Amino acid sequence: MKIRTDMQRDPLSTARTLSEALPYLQRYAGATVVIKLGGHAMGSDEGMESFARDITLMQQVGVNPVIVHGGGPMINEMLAKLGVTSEFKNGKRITDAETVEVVEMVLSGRVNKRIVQAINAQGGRAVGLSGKDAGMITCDAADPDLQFVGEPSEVDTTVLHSMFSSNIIPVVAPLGAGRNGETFNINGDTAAGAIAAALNADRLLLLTDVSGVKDATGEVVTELTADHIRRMTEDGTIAGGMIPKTETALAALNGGVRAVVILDGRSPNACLLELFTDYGAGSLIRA
Ligand SMILES: Nc1ncnc2c1ncn2[C@@H]1O[C@H](COP(=O)(O)OP(=O)(O)O)[C@@H](O)[C@H]1O
Ligand SMILES: CC(=O)N[C@@H](CCC(=O)OP(=O)(O)O)C(=O)O
Repeated sequence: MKIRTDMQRDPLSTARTLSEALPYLQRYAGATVVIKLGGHAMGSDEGMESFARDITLMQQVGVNPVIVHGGGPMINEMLAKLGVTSEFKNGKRITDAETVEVVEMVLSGRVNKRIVQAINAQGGRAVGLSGKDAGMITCDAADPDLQFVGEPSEVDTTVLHSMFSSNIIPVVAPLGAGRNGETFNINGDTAAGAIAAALNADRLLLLTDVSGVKDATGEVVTELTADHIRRMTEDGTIAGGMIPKTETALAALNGGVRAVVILDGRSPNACLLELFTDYGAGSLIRA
């Protein structure tokens, strides 16, 4: 695991190891951390159990974690079973009326409840909802080519705040309501970024299946600026599913999030190490 060389990172990370951090965990009480768990990062049951344990511990020391999940591979699986084909444009699924029904069924159903159950099994109290619940996310159509893909235009965090005060961990499926009663499919990263910005979160962690944003030689770039991201996107180094992540990171920082990290959600204790120690892995993006 790489050690970041800039030790001026931020007061959220001060210790060198998790055991060194233990006596000081209460200093993180009240911090808000939005964690996006990508479909590719939630493969194995052991990985899910370890993720759920980390989130539960985080909540027990007073952090307010919000989980926003993806589930692209699980949607693909269900669409294939149903014989429906689907295509992507710049990392976002072209979602017609038939597809959005499957997306909602898979994300709000199987995927959301698997995470809720895993957290509850670790002693946490998780409640699953989607961006449609309590009017949390209102969307406009993102791009006419993408059909029922939404871009969050308003995020109402009232329900999240009442969950924090009841020690409940919100687990949010990335769907939103349109102004005319439509259901919109939102890219999981986009939804997480919009929620993080609306909460003025201290951290947005985007958990995926690669160790961070890689340069043209395949090395992870440990610190990225908006300029790096723009250049790497223009020359095609940042492609596919990494595009919504880096776009989200920049939008979230503009929206008031203190820092965004893109990291491998499958590596043990990824979230705890990132938050509580100087040994964060992955790509850190700061304003
Ligand atoms: N520059 C890059 N660095 C790292 N991964 C990249 C890059 N460009 C494209 N990718 C791809 O983006 C993928 C992550 O996006 P995605 O598959 O949508 O993840 P998730 O399901 O976790 O949201 C990586 O597995 C990788 O194939
Ligand atoms: C608009 C759009 O692309 N929505 C995504 C929602 C799920 C998601 O984001 O899943 P991952 O995080 O696992 O990629 C989709 O339909 O696949």
